[in-house]
Amino acid sequence: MPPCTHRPAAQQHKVQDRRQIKINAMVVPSAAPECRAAAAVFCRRGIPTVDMSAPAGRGELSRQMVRACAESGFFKAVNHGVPPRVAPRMDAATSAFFAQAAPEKQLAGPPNPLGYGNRSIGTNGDVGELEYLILHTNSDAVAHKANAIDKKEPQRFSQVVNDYVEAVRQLACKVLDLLGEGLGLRDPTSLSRLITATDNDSLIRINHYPPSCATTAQERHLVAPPRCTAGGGATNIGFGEHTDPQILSVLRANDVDGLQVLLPDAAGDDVWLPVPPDPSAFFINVGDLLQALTNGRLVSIRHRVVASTSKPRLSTIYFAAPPLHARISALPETVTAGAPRRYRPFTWAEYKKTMYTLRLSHNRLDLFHVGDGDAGGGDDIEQE
Ligand SMILES: C=C1C[C@]23C[C@@]1(O)CC[C@H]2[C@@]12CC[C@H](O)[C@@](C)(C(=O)O1)[C@H]2[C@@H]3C(=O)O
Ligand SMILES: O=C(O)CCC(=O)C(=O)O
Ligand SMILES: [Fe+2]
Repeated sequence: MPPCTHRPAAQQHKVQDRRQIKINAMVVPSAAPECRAAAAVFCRRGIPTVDMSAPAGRGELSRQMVRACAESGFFKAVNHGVPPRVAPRMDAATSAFFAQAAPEKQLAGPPNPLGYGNRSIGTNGDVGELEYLILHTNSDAVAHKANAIDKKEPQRFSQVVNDYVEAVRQLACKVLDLLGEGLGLRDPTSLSRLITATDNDSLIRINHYPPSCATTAQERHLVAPPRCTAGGGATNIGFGEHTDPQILSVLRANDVDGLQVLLPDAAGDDVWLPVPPDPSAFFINVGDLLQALTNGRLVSIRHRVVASTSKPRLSTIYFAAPPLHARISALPETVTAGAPRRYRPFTWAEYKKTMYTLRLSHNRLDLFHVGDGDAGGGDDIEQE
């Protein structure tokens, strides 16, 4: 029986230390005995899956969630409670936007950093095989941008987006409260309160990936369409590897594959693990801020999207963020003699400013690591 691929938090890899990365579509570990015991949900298909309806009770649910976020920084949430019509309505509204001609879509751009963008990601030279919309989740900001996105029915578009944001915000809060309980926080709601503050800085991003040009050209015996580079490009990166900077990301996509997460295999080598698509589920990513708030106990997950060869991929990601002035500092319960404070306190505004100067793949949280001898006691979450 192969060993469990999930390892204790203390042994977590640092991406910059990784020895070898294998792209491994076969990383489907069968359940090892140690995996069956505490959380049978782990190791079954390689992707931690959490049933949010809590069949084994809330205590077990919060333990499973902490375990998934400490060992992988990632899990698939099923029976999540998001009303069934919310996501299909969002997909229909955003697909209609992407179906328009380029000049129409460009009215909602350029991404500065919000708005419509095509191929270029950020301002530091990253590119991917996608087009996208990034919106602030504030309803005034959505209403303003909706005028350029849906010129016929901007109010309807706003309503669909607001409904979606409200549903995924509730899911994110449920996850953060359960994590707060599982981590034994004195105030288990302190994490969710960061993202429900009226001036929270959360974003919604919709990514639209065309089918991979190289393979479709070969398959259909067509000449390469204009987007394809000479030679077709072997990797076809849709969205390059990165961690999400915010607290938590809630991702949903259509039935097209492409998402991959970087996790260690049985030998401890980091491998890109393909995440099988499931439009009925939400995928939860731990972001950099949650790693900092929990003093590294929960880990922000490195992920990427490889362009699919089949149909267009449509994904919608809610990035739950605190207000700009929120002070991010390790929660006192996560700082102990054995786990001294890892990151110096910073504001989200400071982190964001740094992040926009860096490439997508940068390990930006490392820049906030305390030097030897700097580590102090934990601080409460504060807003300046
Ligand atoms: C290259 C960049 C794009 C990004 C800002 C950054 O400078 C580094 C972080 C990137 C990222 C990744 C997660 C989200 O998709 C995003 C909206 C975010 O908050 O951080 C993007 C940024 C972006 O595309 O503007
Ligand atoms: O489009 C996806 O499925 C994931 C994209 C992503 O990771 C991001 O936008 O931060
Ligand atoms: Fe991401």
